[in-house]
Amino acid sequence: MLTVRAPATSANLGSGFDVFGIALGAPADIVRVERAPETTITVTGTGSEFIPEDPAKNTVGAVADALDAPARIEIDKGIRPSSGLGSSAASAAAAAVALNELYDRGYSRDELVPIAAEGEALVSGEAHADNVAPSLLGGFTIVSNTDTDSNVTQVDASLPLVVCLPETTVSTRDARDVVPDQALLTDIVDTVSRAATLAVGMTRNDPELVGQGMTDEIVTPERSALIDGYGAVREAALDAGATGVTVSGAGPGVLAVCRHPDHRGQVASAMLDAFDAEGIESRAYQTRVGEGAQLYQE
Ligand SMILES: Nc1ncnc2c1ncn2[C@@H]1O[C@H](COP(=O)(O)OP(=O)(O)OP(=O)(O)O)[C@@H](O)[C@H]1O
Ligand SMILES: N[C@@H](CCO)C(=O)O
Repeated sequence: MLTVRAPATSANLGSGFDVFGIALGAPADIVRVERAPETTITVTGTGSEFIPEDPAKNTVGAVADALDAPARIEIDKGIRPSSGLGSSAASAAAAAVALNELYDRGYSRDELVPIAAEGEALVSGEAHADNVAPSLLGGFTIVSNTDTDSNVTQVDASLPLVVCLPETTVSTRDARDVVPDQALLTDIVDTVSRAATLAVGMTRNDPELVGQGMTDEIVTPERSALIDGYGAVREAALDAGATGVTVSGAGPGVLAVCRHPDHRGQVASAMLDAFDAEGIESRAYQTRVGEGAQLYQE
């Protein structure tokens, strides 16, 4: 069987709603494929009870359709769904790499981005690519859409991170409903300056610049209101030495950038304690900006 490991991702990074994304070192989904006359899917692992095995409802089914690549597909979930870590996107990215190889379709990783995004259209109603792009390509990605096309710019980046996941879920569909249709020009100007600062910070592996660029006054205030304890967790992470904190993707995961890998332990403890003080159980991943999907032959 062909096996692909595709990483979790964190989209938006505050100032880059639907544009920025990073691959995480952990957790990840594992997808195994072999040729079959028609597509069948089995799902095991974390949150698998909430994930449909019907190919018409699973992101990997949409990818198999898009590649015209029917297969027996096994998904081993390491990424909890609806947690803000691009769970549905990681499965789609892994399937895109695996099926492209299995059927020798010859697409480049860049060309697989819109194909994997078909899975996101299935579950969230829009083919936003800001999770599938970093899961396929690794590092930091910038997705820009025109009326007819979608472009991805990728840079490798190296930054220590903590992601804290409360034991609650937020569906991307619901979290998109609270995003305002319009914004004040002053808030847009502020967001552009922060997004530019963040992008430069990524090219320099500078956690101070990235942290400065991780806020916005348009989307995150609305999204964070859906996450019990968010304000306290953000303050606790900043007090413990994080340079920036924001909602990971659609939430409820919370992402913190750290100055140094050695600071991750104290930042993770502070975030866990802050959720705990609100009566919310959570778990933390001490990780980093990571690599894209990796293919293995078994
Ligand atoms: N292969 C898959 N992996 C995970 N979720 C899937 C998959 N296929 C379909 N789904 C469905 O997608 C939904 C989860 O997608 P959703 O976008 O809400 O969360 P997510 O993928 O964790 O991303 P986000 O980072 O936006 O939270 C669930 O309803 C789940 O049943
Ligand atoms: N950009 C998307 C990503 C979802 O993980 C959103 O925030 O709705």
